[in-house]
Formats: sequence, C-alpha cells, structure tokens
Amino acid sequence: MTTPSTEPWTVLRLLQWTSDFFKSRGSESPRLDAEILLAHARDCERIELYTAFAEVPSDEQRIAFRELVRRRGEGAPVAQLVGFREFYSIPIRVDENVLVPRPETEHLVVEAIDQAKRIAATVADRPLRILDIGTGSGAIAIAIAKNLKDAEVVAVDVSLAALDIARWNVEKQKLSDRITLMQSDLFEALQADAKFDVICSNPPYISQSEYDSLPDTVRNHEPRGALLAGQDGTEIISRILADAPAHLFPGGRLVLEYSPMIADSCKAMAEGSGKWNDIKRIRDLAGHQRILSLGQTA
Ligand SMILES: C[S@@+](CC[C@H](N)C(=O)[O-])C[C@H]1O[C@@H](n2cnc3c(N)ncnc32)[C@H](O)[C@@H]1O
Repeated sequence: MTTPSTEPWTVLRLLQWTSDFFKSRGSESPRLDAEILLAHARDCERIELYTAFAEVPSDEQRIAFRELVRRRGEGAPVAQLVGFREFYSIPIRVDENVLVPRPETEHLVVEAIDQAKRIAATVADRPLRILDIGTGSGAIAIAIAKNLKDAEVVAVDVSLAALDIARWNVEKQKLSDRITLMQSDLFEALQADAKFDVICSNPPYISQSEYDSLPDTVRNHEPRGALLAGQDGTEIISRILADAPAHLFPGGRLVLEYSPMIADSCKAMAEGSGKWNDIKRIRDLAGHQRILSLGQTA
C-alpha cells in the first residue's frame, strides 16, 4: 500500500500530475494542456512556469486550476477554457459558439494573401476587396486585414452568436474601419452586384458519418453548424462554387478549405462547372489535401 505523499504541490508536481491525468483522458497534448491551464490560473505567461517549478501556487490559484482541469478532463477544449487561441500570431477570443481556429487554416490565409497581393499589382485605383464566408471568430478576416494594410474585408456568418465574438475580436484588433461583419446565409445578404478580388472560406465540410466519429471534445463542445455539411460534407462547398463567380471581379480568386475526404469530389465539381480554371490544391503540414484555390474562368 502506498502512503499519501506529503510533498508540497509545486508548479512542477502539479504539471506532472495533470499531464498524466490528461494523458489518461486521451489528450493529444497533455503536458501543453496542463501548462496552458496552469499559466491561466496563475495569470502568467506559459514560459514563466519554467522558472517557477519549485513555487507552490496560492490556494486561490489551485482552486481555479482544479476547476479548469476538471472541465478539460470532461473534454472541454483548452482554448474555450482560457477563452483564447492564437491564430496567425494573433490572440483570438473564442467561446462555445465558434469553432476554435485550427493551425491548418493558416494555409488558407497564406494562399488568400498571396493571391490578393498578386491581384493588387493589377488594381491601382481602389482598395482590394476580400470576402470571408463563415467567419466564426473572425480569425481569417482579421489575419488577412492585418496583413493587407489597405484591404476592405466583408465577413459573413449565419450565426449571430458567432458574429458577436467576431465583433469583439475585430474591435480588439482595431479593425472595425476595414472589416464589415454581416449576418448572411453564404452570399444571400450581399448586394447582388457586390464584387470581391478574393473570396475565401473555411466552411463546414464534415460528412454525417465523420461527424458521428469525431472525438467528444469536438462534438460536445464546438458548434455543430460550424462543422457538419450534409450527408457527404460537400453541401456548403457546392453552393459556394456555384454562387461565388457572380461576386468575383474578373481575375478574382476563390480559396476554400476542405478535407482530404472530399478533395477529389470538390475538384471534380469545380472542373465540371466550367466556371473555374487554374485549379491549385495545397496540402497541410501533415500532407493532407487542405486548400482548394481557384481562378475564375474569363
Ligand atoms: C468551420 S467554421 C469556420 C470558422 C472560422 N472561419 C475559422 O476558420 O476558424 C464554419 C463557419 O461557417 C458558418 N456557417 C455555416 N453555415 C453557414 C452559411 N450557410 N452561411 C454562412 N455561414 C455559415 C458557421 O456558423 C461557422 O462559423
């Protein structure tokens, strides 16, 4: 029989215990999760924990940490627990009404900015215009606006609760003068003649069967409407492919995130429509098809 340890609950010991606990609960990044949550409870930067391993957190900090650990153990995403996720080196506020921005989506931002810069060289007399469909937390729109200094960005989402978070993030980044937020079912609330140089979207693209097999931490804690797109996952993308051409300036570009599961069918859909050319596919760091970038047929 082991006797209970009388060692103090130092920062290091808390991290070790919590990492083991999260590992047993199936976390893919148990140590990182523990560090982010302990830093949050101590109101310090994560890096500061490394010089505080021998310190014993206050009772108040330990109570706050214990509650975070409990909720993480039940599957709540770390980003929701601390209220933020870094995206494109920008802190983005999140809650249960928005998808936590994923690192793969940074590939979409890179491609959208590259395409916009290429187009900017041909457009001298007006600001670039970018549309972000399904903006969620506003992460993509904000990353693009911060990196294209004069661009005007319109960001739409069907969810009013998501738009509230996006508005908070846009204001925090002082971008309200260049990012317009709108509630819209895809293009529906836009003026019929509204045109953009780049339309980008990380839309819902998960099929019903993939959704049913997602980990609890995603299925129970992130909005279903941000993920699920009909039986085969292409419901929203097929609508975007059909309607985007009417909203692109000549020479404009559509940049979409999708999953490897639907990559071939989306490419075939785009080719079959006759509306798109110069079709480029980009893989993520794991080597999976992730981004579809399309030029509009003249
Ligand atoms: C995968 S999330 C992407 C969120 C954010 N852009 C990101 O990359 O982190 C998809 C977003 O599309 C929104 N959405 C779903 N259906 C939509 C529709 N028909 N029209 C507009 N937005 C929609 C959801 O509310 C959700 O915010």
